[in-house]
Amino acid sequence: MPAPVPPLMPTTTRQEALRHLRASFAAAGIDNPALDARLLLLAACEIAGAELAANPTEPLGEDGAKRLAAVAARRLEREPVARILGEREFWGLPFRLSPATLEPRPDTETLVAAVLKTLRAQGRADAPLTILDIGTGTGCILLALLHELPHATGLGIDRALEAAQTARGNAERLGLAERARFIVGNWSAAVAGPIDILVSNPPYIASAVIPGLAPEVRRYDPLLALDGGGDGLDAYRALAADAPRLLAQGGLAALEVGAGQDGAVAGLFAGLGPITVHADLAGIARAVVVAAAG
Ligand SMILES: C[S@@+](CC[C@H](N)C(=O)[O-])C[C@H]1O[C@@H](n2cnc3c(N)ncnc32)[C@H](O)[C@@H]1O
Repeated sequence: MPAPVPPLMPTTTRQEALRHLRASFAAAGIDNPALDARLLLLAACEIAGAELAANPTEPLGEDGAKRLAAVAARRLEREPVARILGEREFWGLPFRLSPATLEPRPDTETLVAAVLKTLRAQGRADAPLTILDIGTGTGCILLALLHELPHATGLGIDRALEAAQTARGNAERLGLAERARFIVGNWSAAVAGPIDILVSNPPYIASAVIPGLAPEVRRYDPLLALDGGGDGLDAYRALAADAPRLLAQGGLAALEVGAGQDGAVAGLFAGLGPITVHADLAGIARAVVVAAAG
């Protein structure tokens, strides 16, 4: 049973509301109760942080109290804040979410950084590169790369139609639609190649682990975005089988991996060329980059 929504009246001040929300969220076992309370209050009252800091004793008012009660109830059902707000920041850019898309994670920025670091070391960041993003979701990886690589173009593929549509909308909002296309497909079956950079953050959670994930993930991230099969590696096997026919000479394959999967994934791609592994901010091997022999 979700924890009860805290008492919020039109006369409740912003400061009091924050205190009530923090206590309710903490009692419900929510990870960052203070941060979540603040983000939801700002959204419900349609104010910026500076206004909250300047006028903390302002009452919520009729509409603010109603809106805040509604979003607090959703958070107490363990819906993530970014899904309630409908948007999530990734690589400094705003991405709209939909029920069919994974909420982009900061760990995935490690993959983007690894690709950029490799390209810059090769002196290719200004080249007219072609990028293929398999399992594109919101399009966050492809669009972050296009944002950084001014002459690159890309194709994002997803099995879910609504994800491909969400990614296309994000490309338009970010002013990148002229260099990005999105299609529905099963891995890379619809693509002929050659392409310069293959990127993917595929579903990589072993099926049996999913029921034990946090409610925010198990209830709100789509199963298609999580489930990597019995050992979590099904998608990598499909991608490794296709990579040799897809990659141009000297191309790169860059894959996000789950904790402890780097060795197995490197093994699947070993025949393609030299491999580097990049750690995330927690020191966990997070991105496997393969440079195809050129
Ligand atoms: C872990 S999510 C990654 C989403 C996004 N790239 C990101 O990093 O936030 C994996 C994505 O792969 C997609 N997917 C799952 N199976 C697929 C398949 N057979 N072919 C193409 N995409 C697939 C899912 O719909 C989901 O969007």
